[in-house]
Amino acid sequence: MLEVHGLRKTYKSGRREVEALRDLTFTVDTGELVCLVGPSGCGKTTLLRCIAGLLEPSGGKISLDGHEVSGPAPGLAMVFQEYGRSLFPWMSVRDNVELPLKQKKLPRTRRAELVEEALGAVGLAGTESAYPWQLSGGMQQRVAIARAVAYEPSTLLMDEPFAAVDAQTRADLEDLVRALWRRLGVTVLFITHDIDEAVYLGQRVVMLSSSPTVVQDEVTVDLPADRDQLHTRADPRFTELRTHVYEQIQQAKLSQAL
Ligand SMILES: Nc1ncnc2c1ncn2[C@@H]1O[C@H](COP(=O)(O)OP(=O)(O)OP(=O)(O)O)[C@@H](O)[C@H]1O
Repeated sequence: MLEVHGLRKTYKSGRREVEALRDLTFTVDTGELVCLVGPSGCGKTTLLRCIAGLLEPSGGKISLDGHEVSGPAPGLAMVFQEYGRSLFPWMSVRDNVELPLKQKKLPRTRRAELVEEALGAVGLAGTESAYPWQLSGGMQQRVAIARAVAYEPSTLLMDEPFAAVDAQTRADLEDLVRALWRRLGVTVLFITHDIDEAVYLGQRVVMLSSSPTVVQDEVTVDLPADRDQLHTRADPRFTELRTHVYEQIQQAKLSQAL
């Protein structure tokens, strides 16, 4: 379970201060898939960096599985938007996926098993010896997802992971994330700009206000758990939910403009 309570972050450089996060409180239950949406610049990356233990908050508390986060947390894996920068081009697909497992000091045979399983799960069996630059953008993002999954995290943070791929690939990757999430029972916090994507993927959508950021609203996505691109997106309830989220985001932008 991920708990974010009263989180604040103010950046200070010299005399200049930027209050990025004012007061964020939300939870993601164990095994839940929550999507977070908010206007550009509202502090999504700041929030993720705080959760990942890469940035020190100015106040508030973050706990992961009952332990307060005060540095990189062991049960956490991340998938970033820029797969081109998160994979090492001089390493094969196998070595890229295996690297965090070496850092975890797992024995060689277990590492090989996990790499094979994870690549199989993302539909990339047989690409072990290829280099990232020999693969399409969508395939590279699958490698990044395989690397996160092989690590066997309790919590997966995804920071706009599909923003840089084409629409068809994006739809396939969205279905992959839901399938993996259902199979592995992992807790997922998925950050996106895309309202349709948030409603399609999430069990819950948390909406952020613009900076200085608070939780504007949240909504439970009461769509059936079995989702598919064609029927779910054509469901009148999907349209209602996306309209609600859209209106909240518009309101957040308006209050920023005032
Ligand atoms: N290192 C920093 N020093 C000072 N201000 C910063 C720093 N990093 C971010 N900010 C400010 O904090 C606020 C939130 O930035 P952040 O990058 O977290 O937003 P974001 O929601 O991820 O943006 P986007 O959606 O455009 O990627 C912005 O006003 C930004 O200018």
